[in-house]
Amino acid sequence: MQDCPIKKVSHHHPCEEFTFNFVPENLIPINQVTKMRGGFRGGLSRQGDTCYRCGGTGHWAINCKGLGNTGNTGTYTIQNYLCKLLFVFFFLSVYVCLATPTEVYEALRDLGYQSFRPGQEEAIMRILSGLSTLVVLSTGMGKSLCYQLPAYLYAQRSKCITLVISPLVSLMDDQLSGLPAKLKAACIHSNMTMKQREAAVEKVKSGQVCVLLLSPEALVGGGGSGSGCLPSAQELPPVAFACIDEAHCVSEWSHNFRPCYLRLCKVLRERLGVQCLLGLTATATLSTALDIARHLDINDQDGIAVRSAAVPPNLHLTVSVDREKDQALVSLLKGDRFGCLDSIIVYCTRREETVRVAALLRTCLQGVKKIRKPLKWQAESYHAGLSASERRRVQNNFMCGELRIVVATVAFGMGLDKSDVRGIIHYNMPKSFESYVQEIGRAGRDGEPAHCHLFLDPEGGDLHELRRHIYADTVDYYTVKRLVQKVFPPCKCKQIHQKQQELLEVICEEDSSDWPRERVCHTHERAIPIQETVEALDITEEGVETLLCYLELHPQRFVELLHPTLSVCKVSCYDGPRQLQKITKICPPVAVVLARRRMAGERVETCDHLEFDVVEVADTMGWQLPLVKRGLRQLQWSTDRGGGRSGVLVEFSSPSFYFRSYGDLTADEMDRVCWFLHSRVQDQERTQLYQLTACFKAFKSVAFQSVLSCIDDLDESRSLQLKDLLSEYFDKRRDRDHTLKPLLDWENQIRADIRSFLSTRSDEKFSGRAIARILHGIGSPCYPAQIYGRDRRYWRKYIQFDFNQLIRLATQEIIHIK
Ligand SMILES: Nc1ncnc2c1ncn2[C@@H]1O[C@H](COP(=O)(O)OP(=O)(O)OP(=O)(O)O)[C@@H](O)[C@H]1O
Repeated sequence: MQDCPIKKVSHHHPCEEFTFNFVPENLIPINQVTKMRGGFRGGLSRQGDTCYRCGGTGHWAINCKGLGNTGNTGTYTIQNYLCKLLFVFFFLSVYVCLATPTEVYEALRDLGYQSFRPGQEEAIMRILSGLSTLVVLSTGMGKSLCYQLPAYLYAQRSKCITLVISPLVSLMDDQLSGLPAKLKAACIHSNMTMKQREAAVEKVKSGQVCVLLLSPEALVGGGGSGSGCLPSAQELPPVAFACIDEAHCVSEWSHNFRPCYLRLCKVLRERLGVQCLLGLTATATLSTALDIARHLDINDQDGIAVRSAAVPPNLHLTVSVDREKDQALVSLLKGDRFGCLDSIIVYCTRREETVRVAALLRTCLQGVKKIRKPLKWQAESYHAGLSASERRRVQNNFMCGELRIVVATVAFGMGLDKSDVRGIIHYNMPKSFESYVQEIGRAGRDGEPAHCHLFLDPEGGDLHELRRHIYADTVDYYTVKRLVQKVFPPCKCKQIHQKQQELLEVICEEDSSDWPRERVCHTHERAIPIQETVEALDITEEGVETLLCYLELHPQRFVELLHPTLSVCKVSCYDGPRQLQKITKICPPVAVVLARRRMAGERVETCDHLEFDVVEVADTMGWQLPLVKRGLRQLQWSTDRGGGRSGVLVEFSSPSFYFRSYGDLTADEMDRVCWFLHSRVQDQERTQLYQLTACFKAFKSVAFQSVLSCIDDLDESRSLQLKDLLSEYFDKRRDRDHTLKPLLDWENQIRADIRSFLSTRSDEKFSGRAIARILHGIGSPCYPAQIYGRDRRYWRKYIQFDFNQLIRLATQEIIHIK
């Protein structure tokens, strides 16, 4: 980056009791309060540190007048915390530093690199200037350096850490060992034992590490300290900045949306006070990038720092439509293009298919001259269903070049740092261009030529299959409504408030057209059991979690999600009812539960055990849940001098979603919440369908009729044509105005089938969606494929028809029969 000026600022931190009047004239203030923890607003120029521009001290880089200048443009006074000054000063100023100081180049060399790759320098300088940034760079272009270098520099200056949130728990240990030796790091994730986690936390607290790798779940978990596996914010060293790897997961419009990512930025800001966020992703359309930028609070245009071409030039792409896919695959692997390639990944959608195709390749590639490898290293399958050791074995063999072909589901390759993968073959079509680009991006990371081929199903089979997955994830209005009723059960706050108001004779008129500015209810802690909810509503756990996240992120912040908890408590007294009566005296929650039962007319005198929702009881009492649970657990131990077991057994069960929510929503407000959720769900569905259709159409437009046209030679023009289509897709905003064809001619037949289906199962209750799912062959918790898939008269029968239209027909038929 060339010589250029520095803009921006400094401001006072309210938490620190000191003042200073060092405000250089041409610094532009930012009206944003920097919190004590995190952000490291201000980059690296500080009083006492070297100026980025000239290397002199005592002035800001923006006021630099030349080499060695040490002139002050102001003075500052310190009233307190003198020893903290330099450190605090670090937080207090914000610059955009456009010239890269030598210090940064030195750090680059320290980490083992001679020069920056495109985009790295710009992103690094923004982070060093305390500006949140999104980096969209193709796979293998060196995104990691964008956090490693600033983390290294910040740590050199002060005792602080950089948080790196990465979704790949299984690969986190590899990621850790792959960091430059100078960057001391640790990781915390849910696969670690308690002991390992404690050791990592100790390291962090004692300042031995400057980078902390975290899984999103480890960070986002609620609980008293604010985070699932993390020490509280006060115990952590200050956070310089946080890097979110695979940042597209933040956006619901991305191909790989993860609900806990939605809450990530919020948690980082609100619980850890992090101000500066760096998002890294290899695949994001313009719409997705803008959406991620919104989550990262990037307001300036430069915030999406780098957007590179979606597909690197060294990748050569082809597509073909073949009736005999197996045979076509073998021909491709025997041909000139792929025949001599050493490391190849073949992607399949289904696990069983990976096993079958790997076996096929072992058989069919036997004795092929171009391949020098021994048979046993020819092809192996890889999917999430294999044991961890088996997966590691396959991956290691592939990494060290002993295994030539891995036939895998998408589970393989994420975070894979093998620079010489030479070929990627898609045996099935991926679900979106984003997935495609990410998967082919695993080839040719060393910049040498690499080949990619995709087999497109001539009947559109893959398209239907992928469409099924999308429909499987969406929920109907009725289901949303049932969930909303579970999340917002009515409380008594409103009645109590009204009574108070009547006493005070205050008449309060609410404007029903808008959300009330202040709610009467200040939220309650609630738990809804996961399994029970999944079964009752017939949606996946992830589906419920997503809806709860939407509610949390609504401007009204309808819920605050806490870490899942065991919500059912069972207290059993081996010494009978008298023992239960006795413990009411030492354990108020038990007394409350028993009193309620008595008031409900139960004969509690004969009762020797109790089962209750501990979250609800704690909330009613206004006690903290951990405190109540601890008290209950203690009942198991005798208070007598001798100690030992008391004869009371306390068990907690039923993993539950745990959150705070309002209880004073009116019926109208509940409806509006439902509409809000449902429209989000529908938007999601439409977007995914659009992504899928766009992908299919584009592949079809460049496909050869047979793989034989491209097994030996490459038609570069078609490869470029596909790359153009990809660029166009990534640069275009989301277009959701696609419509699927109606099923006019088939309507009568489908209606007849629905009626016949309902008559064979007249003792069961179905919703329109449930029937549409069966007609599409989509299993769900209440209507599993193992049972409903047996009846081939209906299962998957109408897979090629629009799902929503099937719901409409089924709903009409259900009403008609009633
Ligand atoms: N400035 C550089 N000079 C030389 N090599 C570099 C530079 N930056 C990164 N690399 C190398 O490029 C390779 C890929 O880097 P990195 O893993 O950061 O890519 P990435 O963009 O994060 O890829 P992915 O999307 O797969 O995570 C690594 O081997 C890394 O050492």
